[in-house]
Amino acid sequence: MKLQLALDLVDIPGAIEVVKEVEPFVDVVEIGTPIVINEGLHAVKALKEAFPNMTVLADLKIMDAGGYEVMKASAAGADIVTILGVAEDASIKGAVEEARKQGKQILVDMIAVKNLEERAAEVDSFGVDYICVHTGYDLQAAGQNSFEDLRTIKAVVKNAKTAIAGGIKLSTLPEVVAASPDLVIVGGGITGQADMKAAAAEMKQLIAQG
Ligand SMILES: O=C(CO)[C@H](O)[C@H](O)COP(=O)(O)O
Repeated sequence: MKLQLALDLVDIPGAIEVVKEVEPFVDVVEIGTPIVINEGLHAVKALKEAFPNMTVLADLKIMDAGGYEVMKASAAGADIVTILGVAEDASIKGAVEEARKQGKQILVDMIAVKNLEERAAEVDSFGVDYICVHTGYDLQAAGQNSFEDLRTIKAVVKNAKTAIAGGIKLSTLPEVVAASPDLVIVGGGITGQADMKAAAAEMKQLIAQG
């Protein structure tokens, strides 16, 4: 089980500062969608240059032109690129094909997917690397989480690794760990803490014990 740090509400220098602090405890660094919107793929390039040995995920949440956008993110240095589960099959297949050419990986974000069980099985058959259940900020605000959704996809996904994101905190991490995803994605649960290093270290330890 790996830990991914999601960086959403910072600029490029801020992102580099956070990663410097928690680097030993995280396996993947995510350049979140808000950073990509604000700064473009330069943010991915800057983080990869600053931390060449770190796995960098570009959270593009691709909806169309899968192959083209994966090509651009790969050129910027992304190791993993995200596409939405609600995208067309052709877009997801195109993303996977380009990722294979570039030696990169695809994570499918299942945010807003209604037929979760059926769609997870379908995208799994496209050869994607990760399938991620995700409660976005707007539903987190309404008190929702993806813990049950993780159990749902784990029952049907046969090839891809599974991941979970959305409002995970130290207090809720044990429940997540018990469900054994391959990748746990945490943003505010680390970046929103006064002592980010301590939060990341404790999360890493809980994950290692799980
Ligand atoms: O993709 C995202 C929002 O769309 C976030 O990166 C993801 O939800 C993780 O952040 P947090 O733990 O703060 O919810």
